[in-house]
Amino acid sequence: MKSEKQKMLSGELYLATDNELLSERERASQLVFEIHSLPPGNPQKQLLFKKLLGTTGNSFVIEKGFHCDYGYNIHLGENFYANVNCTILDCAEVRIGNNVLFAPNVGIYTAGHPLDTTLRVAGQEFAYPVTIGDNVWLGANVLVLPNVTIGANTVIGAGSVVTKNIPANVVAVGNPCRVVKELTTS
Ligand SMILES: CC(=O)SCCNC(=O)CCNC(=O)[C@H](O)C(C)(C)COP(=O)(O)OP(=O)(O)OC[C@H]1O[C@@H](n2cnc3c(N)ncnc32)[C@H](O)[C@@H]1OP(=O)(O)O
Repeated sequence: MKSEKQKMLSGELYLATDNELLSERERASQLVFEIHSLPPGNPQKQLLFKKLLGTTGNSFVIEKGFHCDYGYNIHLGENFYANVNCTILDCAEVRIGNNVLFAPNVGIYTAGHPLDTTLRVAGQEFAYPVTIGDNVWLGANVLVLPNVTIGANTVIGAGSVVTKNIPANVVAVGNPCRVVKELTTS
């Protein structure tokens, strides 16, 4: 029989109140607390992020106010920058390419609850992955919902809610987020 964690990672309905998942979220919460307790510029912060996250590049900056559920499902490329108050609910994998910029208050949400009231009230959840390509810039307050891929070099305008895949080399804006411009790569 599959554990709740195995179900979570394979996109099936699962119970987040499971003991294994509870203790993994507690571990992440503890590490995030330690990170937030350190003064700006303290090199220990990068070490704690490396312990928390699944993969990081050699060079990355994550400003204050970062939150995640598990940490180990987050995979960062090189030169990642996240401005303040970045929230990543990483119940499924979040893969972020190289040279990606997040403006303040970006939210990446892999998690959801069923629309069926009985299942939702019973505590069932699901999670689908999010993938963000190389050189992507997410503007302030962008929200990315479960099962979304954003292609390389794309810019998502401030305040957008990304509900579906967005191709490479475009500007896309709005709620729901739609392509408004093609970009020619320099
Ligand atoms: C690490 C950090 O990033 S910190 C910096 C934080 N800064 C931000 O978050 C700023 C993010 N920037 C934006 O949202 C910008 O508007 C950009 C990058 C999307 C502008 O892209 P451009 O291609 O230059 O857009 P342009 O200004 O030509 O607008 C194209 C159309 O989209 C609309 N539009 C632009 N941005 C948005 C937006 N965020 N939401 C809704 N509509 C928008 C414009 O009104 C315009 O509409 P129109 O054709 O009907 O007049």
